Amino acid sequence: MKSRTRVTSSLRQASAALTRAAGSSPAAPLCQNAATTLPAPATGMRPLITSAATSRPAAAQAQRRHLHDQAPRRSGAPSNPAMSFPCVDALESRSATLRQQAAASASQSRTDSTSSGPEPSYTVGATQIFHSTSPLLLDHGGQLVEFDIAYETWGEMNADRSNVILLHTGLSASSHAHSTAANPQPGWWEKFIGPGLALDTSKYFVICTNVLGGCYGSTGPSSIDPSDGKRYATRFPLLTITDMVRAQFRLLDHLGVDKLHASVGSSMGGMQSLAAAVAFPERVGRIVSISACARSHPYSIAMRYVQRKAILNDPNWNRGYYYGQIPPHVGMKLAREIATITYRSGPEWEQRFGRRRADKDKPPALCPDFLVETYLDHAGEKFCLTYDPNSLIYVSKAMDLFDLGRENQVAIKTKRAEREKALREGGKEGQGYDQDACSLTLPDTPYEEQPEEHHEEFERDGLGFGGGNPAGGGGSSYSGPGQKPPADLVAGLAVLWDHPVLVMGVASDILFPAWQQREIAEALKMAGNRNVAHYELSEEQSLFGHDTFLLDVKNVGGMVRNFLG
Ligand SMILES: CC(=O)SCCNC(=O)CCNC(=O)[C@H](O)C(C)(C)COP(=O)(O)OP(=O)(O)OC[C@H]1O[C@@H](n2cnc3c(N)ncnc32)[C@H](O)[C@@H]1OP(=O)(O)O
Repeated sequence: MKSRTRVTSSLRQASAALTRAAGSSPAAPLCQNAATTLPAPATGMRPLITSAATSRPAAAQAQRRHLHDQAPRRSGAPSNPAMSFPCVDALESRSATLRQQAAASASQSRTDSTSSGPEPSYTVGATQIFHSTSPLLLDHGGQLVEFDIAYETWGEMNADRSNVILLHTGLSASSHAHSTAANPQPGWWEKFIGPGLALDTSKYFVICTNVLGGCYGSTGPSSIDPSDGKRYATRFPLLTITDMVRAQFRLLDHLGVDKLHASVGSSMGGMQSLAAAVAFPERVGRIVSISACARSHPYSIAMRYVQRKAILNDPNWNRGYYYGQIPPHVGMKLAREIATITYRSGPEWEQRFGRRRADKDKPPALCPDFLVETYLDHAGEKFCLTYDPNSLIYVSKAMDLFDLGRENQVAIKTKRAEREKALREGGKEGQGYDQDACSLTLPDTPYEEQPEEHHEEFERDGLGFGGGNPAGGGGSSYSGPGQKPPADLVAGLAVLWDHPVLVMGVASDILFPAWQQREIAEALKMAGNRNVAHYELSEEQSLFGHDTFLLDVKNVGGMVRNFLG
């Protein structure tokens, strides 16, 4: 385990800049107390409390005056100095810079229509773009009349196009999994892709896409709606993981790839990997799903909910219409800090940071102070202007909605069939959201706890999810040996009864805990699959938590390589 210490340099710079601007010493307070006082008119006189006090009844005022008379006379200086908040100053300073950039680009856009405002263009360098001109109907209503998918490839496609691996990304990654001639920057799986490596490019042709809803070249909320030439913002329709997969398979159609050798992914990519095989079972050969799940569980939904809330509550979010203005960088930074807490593990931070403070010779501070705090601050700082906040909202919501249980699949399939029929018949109801899609308001009576229903034994039911040799399963939640995955999930995964599947989990992962990968493996086995390989890395093997899939080349990479052959 590496031991690293570093205080966020941006904070230091911002603090120093503000100190210089204020012409004060670093110890001088930068912020004023919030209490509203009038200046003392003459030496020895107390400052007067403003309007709130003067409107009080006379008796209360008299009592207050009496108490004041008992109190020691105030000299005009506070009893303690006000604290400084360089972390808040840094955010304000960035807002000011972004405001200036917005104003400059607004004046420039009067002469140049391509000018886009202060937010970055989120590019990752050269990618290939597949443009689909046929509409994509989305699971929860809405459609994209056309869309782009950005992608990159490594290796050579063979003559019969049978050596293709589709690599799916995590939530916020781009298609840049590995360096390319066009973009030599190392990719997010640089050490996993190449000749002889986990995704062996001497054998396989690897494709990685930016997901639909993302901001690295594929169509997402920051893209232009071709219908009116304006950014989608929150007019972008809600997405599901399967919608993302459908868009990827349009790309495969375009490339003439009928069947993937393998669908590979970690985290959200591991959800996509399973979803691809469930949606297109004949077009997927092998499945690799690492640190993922078959249905999001309440704790991870909760963790993503508060990240989205941090963005929604940033006044600059402006209900998603911030393009050309100041992006919600404050909410975005907080969202990334929360996310980072879920991506790593407490035991790792115990080893790396312990209880050490960034500077033990300074008094404790309310801004980042402990090394773990400066670490989180740095993670938020690096990310807050490099990914579109609206994309984070949409893609993370898609993760929450993920559920490969049969009931959810049937519900979505039925709704899609109705909309497709309406579209064929030229009806408007097939095109957009249901009228009440956004009407979830606070109820008259509070929502109450609703325990999961217990499902009946799994049986094939002719709904198109069978095809295996499923065994029964009861109960509604899986937590380990001796328990069974819910029958609904077994039924939902039954279509994969014959696919070779590698499922990997990590004991130190708190976001996609190891029981969720056990659940996938057990559900597949109960659906009759005898080709399931399941591995769980112990805490001795990795303390990197959820991020293990990005860091552990030996264990994660080694198992993927062995499985793919
Ligand atoms: C949910 C899904 O679908 S996918 C989610 C997947 N996870 C993510 O997206 C998180 C992505 N993780 C990262 O980006 C990580 O940086 C990785 C995995 C690429 C690399 O991990 P590591 O090598 O362990 O780097 P680590 O996370 O410790 O960060 C190192 C940085 O923190 C800095 N740092 C380390 N300790 C401190 C500290 N106490 N205070 C301030 N900064 C610190 C380092 O200087 C370094 O800075 P730099 O990146 O600017 O050079």
